[in-house]
Order: sequence, then C-alpha cells, then structure tokens
Amino acid sequence: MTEDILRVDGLSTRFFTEQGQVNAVDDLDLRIERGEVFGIVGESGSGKSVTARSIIDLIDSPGRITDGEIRFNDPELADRVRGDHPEAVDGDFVDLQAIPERIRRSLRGTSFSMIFQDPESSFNPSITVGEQLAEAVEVQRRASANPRSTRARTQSEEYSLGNFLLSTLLPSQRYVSEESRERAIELLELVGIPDPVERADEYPHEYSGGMLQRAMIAQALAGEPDVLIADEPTTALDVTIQAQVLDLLDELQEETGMTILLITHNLGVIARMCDRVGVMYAGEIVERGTLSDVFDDQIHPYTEGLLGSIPDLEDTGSRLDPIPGNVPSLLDHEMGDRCHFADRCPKAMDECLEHPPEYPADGSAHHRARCVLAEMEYDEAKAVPEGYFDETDRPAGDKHVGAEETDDDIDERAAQHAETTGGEHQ
Ligand SMILES: Nc1ncnc2c1ncn2[C@@H]1O[C@H](COP(=O)(O)OP(=O)(O)OP(=O)(O)O)[C@@H](O)[C@H]1O
Ligand code: NI
Repeated sequence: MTEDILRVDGLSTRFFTEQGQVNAVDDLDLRIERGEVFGIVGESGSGKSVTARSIIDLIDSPGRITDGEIRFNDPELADRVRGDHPEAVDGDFVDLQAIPERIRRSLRGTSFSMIFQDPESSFNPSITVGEQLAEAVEVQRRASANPRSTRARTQSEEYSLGNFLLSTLLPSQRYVSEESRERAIELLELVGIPDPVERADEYPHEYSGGMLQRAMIAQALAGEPDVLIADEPTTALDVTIQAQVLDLLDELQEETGMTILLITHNLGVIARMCDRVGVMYAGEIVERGTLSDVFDDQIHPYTEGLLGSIPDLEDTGSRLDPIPGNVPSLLDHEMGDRCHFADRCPKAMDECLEHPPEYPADGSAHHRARCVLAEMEYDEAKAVPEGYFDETDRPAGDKHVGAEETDDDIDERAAQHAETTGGEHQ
C-alpha cells in the first residue's frame, strides 16, 4: 500500500469580482499518493489551474481559499511546527492552511514546485539561465542547511517567490558560488540541454521554446521537490517537442520518485503519463479513478464527451473537439443547484436538477463519479425536456450584474475585499 502525500478536503476557492462571486473550485477533495502521477483534465475554465495554485498558496486577490484543508504528509515539517502549532498537525500530516504564511511559502521550491505552460514567466530576461538555476539551487541549500533559521526561511521565500512570480530577482551578474554554478550545469544536462556549460551563460531569449521549457523543469527540480505541479507543461510546444518533454518528465519522475500533479486538457497526455486521473468540470471533480476506470469504464457523460472528442489517444498533439454547448458560468448566482453539466448532457434526467453527490462506481476502489448514472440506468421517460435550460437557467441572458448592483452588494464586496487583502499581510 502506498501512502498519501497530499490530502485536499473540501477545498473551495472563490474570486470576488465586479461581476460577482466566481466559484472557481468548489468543495473539492483530492488524494495524491507518494510517487504517483495524478492527472487533472477538463476544458478551459473548469478550475484546473486554480486547484493547483490553491495547493501551493498562489491565489491572489481578488481570489481566496474560502474553505477546506490542504494536508501535506511530511514528518519533518510536522516535527518542526508541532510545538508552535499543534492544531495544524495530525500524525505526519500538516494542514498547510493552519501554519503561518511564512512557513507555508518556505515550502515552495523545496517541498512543492511548479512548472507552467509559459516558460518565459519563470525566467528573468536579464539574467542568464545558469545564474537563475544557481539561485534556485541556493534556496534549497539554505533551507536544508538551517531549516529553523528565520533568516533562511525569509530568504528562501523571496527567491522562490522570484522563481514563481518572476518580479523580484535582481540582475546580479554573478553566481552565488562555484558549487551552485556546477549544480546548475548538471541540472541543464539532466534535462537534456546540449552543451550545458555554454548554454548556462546564455539569456532566456537565446533558448528555443522547447529548450526553455526544459530549463524551467531544471529550475523546478533545483530544490528537489517532493511534489511537482505541472500546469499544461507542453501545451505551447509543437508535437514532437511535446513528446520529448513528456518523456523527460517521465524519466525524471522514475529516477527521483517525485510525485507529479499534471494538469492538461489533453487526454492523450493523461493516458501517456498518469496513474490516476480526475476529470474536472465547473470547479468540481466529476469523475475520478485509475486510467482504466476513466478511459474504459467511464460513467459521466462529460467524461464520455471528452473521450469521444479525441481521435487517437496515442496522438498527444490532438486537441479536444469542443463538446456541444457552452462552458458553464462559474458565477455563483448563475450556477444553480443542479448537476452543472445537465444543460449540455445528452442524458439529463429529472434527477439531475438536484446537485449530485459523488457516488462510488464499478471498477477500481478509486473510481467515483458525481453523476446519478453511477446509481441508475438512463431512463428516457425521465429526460429533461429539450430547451428546458434555455428558459429556466439563463434568465434574459444578462450577465451585466454590475449595472443593477445595489449599495449592499458594493458594501459586501468592499468588506470581502478588505478581508482578502488583510489576510495577505498577516
Ligand atoms: N484572477 C482571477 N480573477 C477572476 N476569476 C478568475 C481568476 N483566475 C481564474 N478565474 C476564474 O476561475 C475559473 C477557473 O479558472 P482556471 O484558470 O482554474 O481554469 P483552467 O481549468 O485552468 O482553464 P485553462 O485550461 O484555460 O487553463 C475561471 O472561470 C476563471 O475565469
Ligand atoms: Ni489553466
């Protein structure tokens, strides 16, 4: 039996926008086992990136985690925080929401690392790739040399913020130490960059897209993270390079045993890389299980729709054809308390007008679906009448809520906003 490295329970992440409250992630549960590759797949806007960013505490105003627990299995961290924050610790698990932000952020780069679709966002254009990798290496060295020192933690915070958010690195024109320079070159070699000694001294713009993607992976690996979150890591690349980068991730995963949370809207990528998968729709995981649960024994018509829309699972370059209908609005006042997919679902029944819980489904013990079809056969006699949702669900098609906003709405938003921004400076 493998153990969970990450347990997410009841996670809700909202954005408080002028148009209203966006329920980007809603009451989401997730268990990720140590050493597995877990995939999250879904159409654009389903909440994949917000889920990932919530896990590593990268949600910015006007967004906020409003509910839920994110627990990370790390005996060392548990020992470190148990004294000051006993309520945050349960065995080897630490509730990341219940520890101070400064400690949580110190986990970035070392416990959690992230790679993005767009590698440019991970590199400062005015510093050589080698120097930036060396700085990422230093972060890890400092953090592990002296985990209790506030100074080390504060510094690593700055640097890993720099890695993620880019803005704070200053042009330094020198390596922190010869040792970290050597490690940077090793990392470039590890991710398959030819002539790493020379390439280390080049600037990001001198790299091709695929090479920069590799360099970003090297940067993410510099801190030897336990969990690597890869958000559409190959979407921007052409098909051949995509395949190479996926192979690289696969190899690195095998060598290091790290856990990967892989986010993509490409089921071919899931099929190739993952052990288990969660299908996301409208801020929820609507079906989850092993690859064979989801690819061969799927329950949810949304999963079926995704599968039906890819011609060839081996062809990682193929994009999903759109499922008919619109990606749902995640505005709280437009979502309604029904199955969020019902308006696009070819099998919508009366039962679907109530929001379904997650049901266990046939297949592996991991297989679950948020769909009544896990419990009952489709019955045409109960089908929701055609056109039903056009009339009831989208009143007057008016999304310009702002125009009719009352003073109360504005006051409430101001209060929420103060709460959100206040929370960031604790
Ligand atoms: N900063 C923000 N402000 C307001 N709404 C946001 C913000 N970031 C994300 N959202 C909303 O949260 C929802 C989920 O977005 P998310 O980026 O997680 O989708 P996704 O599944 O990653 O999509 P994609 O495949 O396009 O990357 C969307 O409705 C999006 O508009
Ligand atoms: Ni995304």
